[in-house]
Amino acid sequence: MDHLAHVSNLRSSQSQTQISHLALDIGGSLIKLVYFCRYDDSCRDDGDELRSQNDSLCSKSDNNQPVLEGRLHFAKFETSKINDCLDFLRSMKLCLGGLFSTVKVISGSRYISSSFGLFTSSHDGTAPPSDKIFIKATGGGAYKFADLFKEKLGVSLDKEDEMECLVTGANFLLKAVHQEAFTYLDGQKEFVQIDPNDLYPYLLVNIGSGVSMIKVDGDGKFERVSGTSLGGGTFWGLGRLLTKCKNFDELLELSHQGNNRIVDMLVGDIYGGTDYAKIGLSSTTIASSFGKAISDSKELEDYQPEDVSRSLLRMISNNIGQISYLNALRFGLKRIFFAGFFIRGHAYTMDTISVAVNFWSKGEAKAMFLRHEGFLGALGAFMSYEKQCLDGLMVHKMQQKFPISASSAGDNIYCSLSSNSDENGSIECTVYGT
Ligand SMILES: Nc1ncnc2c1ncn2[C@@H]1O[C@H](COP(=O)(O)OP(=O)(O)OP(=O)(O)O)[C@@H](O)[C@H]1O
Ligand SMILES: CC(C)(CO)[C@@H](O)C(=O)NCCC(=O)O
Repeated sequence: MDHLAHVSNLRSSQSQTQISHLALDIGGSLIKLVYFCRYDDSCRDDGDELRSQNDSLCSKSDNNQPVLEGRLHFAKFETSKINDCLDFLRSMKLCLGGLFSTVKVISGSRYISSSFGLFTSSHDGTAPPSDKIFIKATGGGAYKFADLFKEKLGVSLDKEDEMECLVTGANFLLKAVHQEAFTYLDGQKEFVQIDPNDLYPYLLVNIGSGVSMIKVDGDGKFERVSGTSLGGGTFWGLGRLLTKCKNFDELLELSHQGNNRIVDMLVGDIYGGTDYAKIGLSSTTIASSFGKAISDSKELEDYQPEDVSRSLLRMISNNIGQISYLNALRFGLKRIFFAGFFIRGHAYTMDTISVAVNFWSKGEAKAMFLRHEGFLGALGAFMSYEKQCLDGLMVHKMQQKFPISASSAGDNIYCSLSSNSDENGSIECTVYGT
């Protein structure tokens, strides 16, 4: 999985990077991590040396704010393998030295942030005891695994609301990150230019294990208007049982080669090969997902796993596309952003969702996708450090490194993908402390 690459990346580049901020989204299927690595020339094990080094790292902006320059990185783990995640976090400590000791970025006498543990409830800048180290975390696992994190790593999870984090993450990406949103239709990917001043309202559809549909009206202004339990967990769970695939990507890959018409009952199968034009259904429209499996005297082993996988993927994607459209219609929303790791940047998934939205809305509504699709919640949790206001001393801001347009000025959270962003989608940015 990706995290292995991250571990080796981190190891090979430990002399360049130092992790200073981290947030988690612990979902039903996957754990997502967002962490900020400062650019740095050297990295030493000794806490005091790190501290003085941090002093020098913590340069000042024009208006005397402490500035940390670096990149946001992303990683994910299967929730069922949470120990791998804990090992990864531990290995960061080993690689980078003293991350669990509360290395601080000091500005004058003010305590701006601690490294990795990120913040403590200490107001006076003195070294906080480890039982006061917090990591921002969201998702159900922030509750479920709180004791485990405490026991294994000695850190507390500071819980942030999952829906709020999804919305914060989406707003941040859509407003601040260049070439984040795109449409996908007929194999064509097209980036969408988002005007940050004309973003709302929109429907956010997060397809994780289950699916949440959220009407977003502004920063922190949202309502979860619908959801469905037929989501990514359904695709992966049923797919695993039906195809014996060993991992999600294998199942997805398999769907690529399959033909759903072997498994699905089409309008043409019912209407003797003709369209049902009067109600707008062509002969190739799926009349009943998996419908052929009832009429055939075939058993599961008589079907090709790739056909089953393709049919399943279409069933789930179509259904989500249709429910999303109905909710967009309900509230008069024209833009629907789809996120969550079910999508996985997979062409056929995106195409199916886009076709469903296009078909049901008669071309009125548009399905859009996000490059950092699976990390909205973790980003939202990360951004919540910003609102952490301990005596008003610990507010962090993300500052855009390369301004996208003059019109985006005036908002205080900026960031952009640098032109040479790596394949993991890391984001170059600057964290400001005020
Ligand atoms: N490597 C993988 N292992 C398992 N599932 C994966 C993988 N990659 C993509 N997926 C898909 O992504 C889904 C999980 O997406 P995501 O991480 O956004 O949700 P979650 O936070 O785990 O779920 P929820 O928000 O419902 O708790 C899985 O159900 C599966 O369909
Ligand atoms: C329960 C959550 C919010 C956990 O992330 C998600 O899996 C979900 O939205 N499930 C769908 C539940 C429903 O609305 O039917």
